[in-house]
Amino acid sequence: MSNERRVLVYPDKNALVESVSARFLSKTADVIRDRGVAHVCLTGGTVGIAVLAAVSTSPARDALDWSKVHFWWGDERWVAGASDDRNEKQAREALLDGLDVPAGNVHAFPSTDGGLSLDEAADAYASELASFGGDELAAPRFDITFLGVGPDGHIASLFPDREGIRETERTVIAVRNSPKPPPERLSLTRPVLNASARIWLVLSGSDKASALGLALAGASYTEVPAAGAKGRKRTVFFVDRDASAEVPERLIAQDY
Ligand SMILES: O=C(O)[C@H](O)[C@@H](O)[C@H](O)[C@H](O)COP(=O)(O)O
Repeated sequence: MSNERRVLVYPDKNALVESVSARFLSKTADVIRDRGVAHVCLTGGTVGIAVLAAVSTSPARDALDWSKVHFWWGDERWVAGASDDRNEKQAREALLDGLDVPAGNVHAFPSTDGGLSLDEAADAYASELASFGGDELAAPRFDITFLGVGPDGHIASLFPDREGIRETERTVIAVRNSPKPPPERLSLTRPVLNASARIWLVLSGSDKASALGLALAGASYTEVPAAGAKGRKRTVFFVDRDASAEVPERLIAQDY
């Protein structure tokens, strides 16, 4: 199996979201069949949440044994637990609240009202990850990691030219002075994200075209963090036509 990066282009955001949600359901079922459990890492952002909403309304949804799925997040905004800005809250409303998932399988980042400082929250999430980790990585090796991509090329809360994107020791970092509000965030680091079997990046809109073009043209990941996303088995960029404007034709795959 090749682990080269692939780009799949869809006519519009809707087609992209429908395709990714269907692939998610079938791949997660495969993983559960093969391994007995699936660890999935979610992203915030409009496309990632739209994928979850599409999973929620899919007829195939109820065929999956959701008790075998663990949900994690690639990053979180450091806000109150009830804030609409929480990636967790958006994911719960779009999908998780309607599923039969044991509460212990939903591994959300702490929030500002949990009594922890930002650094303590990062440590707490690192411990949670470590309890599912092995000898070589203090975190689960996710089966599927979703990543949204910002117009600046950021993934999770790893921003261009910031220290977070270079972090290789810690699994979780506290982010301060984020260029995108809110200024304080929590994020997984590259080693954890790239330990995933599959990374599925989801991009829609012309404001992503430049970052995507640069990521695929060999930009350094410190300048364009999306360039550094690489799953162990697969790295797929699911993009709509507008986001694909600067993707070289030869890199566009016909199928997964
Ligand atoms: O934490 C955040 O502020 C967002 O989650 C952000 O990182 C998002 O994932 C990307 O900007 C892609 O967003 P869209 O999917 O809306 O394009």
